[in-house]
Amino acid sequence: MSDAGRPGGDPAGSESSAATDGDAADGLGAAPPGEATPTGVPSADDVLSVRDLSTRFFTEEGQINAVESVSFDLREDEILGVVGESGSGKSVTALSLVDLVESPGRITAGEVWYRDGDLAEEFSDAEAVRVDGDHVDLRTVPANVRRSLRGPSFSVIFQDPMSSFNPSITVGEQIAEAVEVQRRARANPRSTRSRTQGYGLGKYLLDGLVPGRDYTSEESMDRAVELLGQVGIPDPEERVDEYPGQFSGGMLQRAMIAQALAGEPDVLIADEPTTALDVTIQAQILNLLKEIQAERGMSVVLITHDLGVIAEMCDRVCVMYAGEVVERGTLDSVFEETVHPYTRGLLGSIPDVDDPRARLEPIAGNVPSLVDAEMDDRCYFADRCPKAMDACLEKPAEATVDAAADHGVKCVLAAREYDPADALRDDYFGGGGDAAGPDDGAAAATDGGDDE
Ligand SMILES: Nc1ncnc2c1ncn2[C@@H]1O[C@H](COP(=O)(O)OP(=O)(O)OP(=O)(O)O)[C@@H](O)[C@H]1O
Ligand code: NI
Repeated sequence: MSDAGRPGGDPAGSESSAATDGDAADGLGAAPPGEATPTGVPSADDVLSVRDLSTRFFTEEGQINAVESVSFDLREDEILGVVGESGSGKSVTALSLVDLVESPGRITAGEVWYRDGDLAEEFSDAEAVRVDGDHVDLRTVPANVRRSLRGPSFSVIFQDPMSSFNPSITVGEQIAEAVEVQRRARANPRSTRSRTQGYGLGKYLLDGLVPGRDYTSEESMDRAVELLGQVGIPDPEERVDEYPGQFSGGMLQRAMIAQALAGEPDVLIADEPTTALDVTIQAQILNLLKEIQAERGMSVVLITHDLGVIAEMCDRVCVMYAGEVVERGTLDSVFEETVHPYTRGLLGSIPDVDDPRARLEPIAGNVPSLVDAEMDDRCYFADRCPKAMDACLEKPAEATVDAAADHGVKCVLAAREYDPADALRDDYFGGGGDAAGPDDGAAAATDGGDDE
């Protein structure tokens, strides 16, 4: 299905327009909501197509542009990696996909096309909802519908498993409750929303899946035991009755995966699922995730700051910097035809791409401020970039590197060679401070070395 009949950038009647009303700060920054050009329309293979998604936090320090016009696709049966340094907007992007951004944050623009034929049919006549073939723009459906998709359609696993479990309810009951939610949704997909209306964010995140014994049948408890076994928890029949505090970190992480899988989601979002664990357990959990993904043909968004993990696990990758996706494409293309000096820096900082234990070394310089008032409309990486040129003082549009590999990059180097004669003057950045200038030795080391 293509763009026939798909409305343009006008978020008509959507919450995004409602949300932007009455807040003048929203008008700041580059393109106003809805004006940016989508990089494409959802294709049949895309489970998710994200277009120009922007999320901001309205804090006392000012407006923070945590996610800035992010676009990418998540295909069926693939693992998409999202990588970038701390503070680059990975988690906020993930939260935005599932509508879990909390105040003072808000999605201010963009489209999240989700493939669900039933949902598309259900909303085909709803004027305020954007539908394109089997895809529905979740940004335009009512909030309770989005909420009802959490569990049966989307699941999220976080770095800290305690955030997903209520400490005073047994692990088994909490998983069984997730099974029940899925069962109710499946029994009557058309009424998913009414039946799961109370299944809200607060409960999901803070209290776990607040079950009541009335909710969890023997059948769903059996299924919980089965799931715990599947994620490699020994003696699941016994452990099912234990409380989260009785589980080790690694075991609880496995239990959280079991809980996420209980809903049989189409899309699993894993935000640094192993960062808190020791190296051996990390590898086990990642293998488990990969196995389950392949078995179920699920689509996974895997967030990490570890490029080694990306190399090991992912089919395609998005590299984020300062809230933007600066380079994306198939793993091979991004790793082998790297264009962006930031990606190059990330790659150059791991000694062995095949070693999943390799950790990112910091690139010289700091992640820039994401406070709107302090952001110039230019390449945000320029002040750390060994190849910054005068042209980088303008914001680079996304350029195609290799269309077949879906490889795009936001960098002027996509279109031209680096020319030292055009090097950005050192004094542009105020002559020092803590920003690494273009001639900074350490910054130069982040260059992958094609000109050394
Ligand atoms: N609740 C909040 N209020 C204000 N700013 C926030 C909030 N949550 C996130 N941010 C800001 O949004 C930006 C992106 O943060 P995000 O957590 O997405 O980064 P990340 O790439 O996931 O980093 P990490 O690797 O450390 O998890 C940061 O500048 C962060 O300070
Ligand atoms: Ni994060």
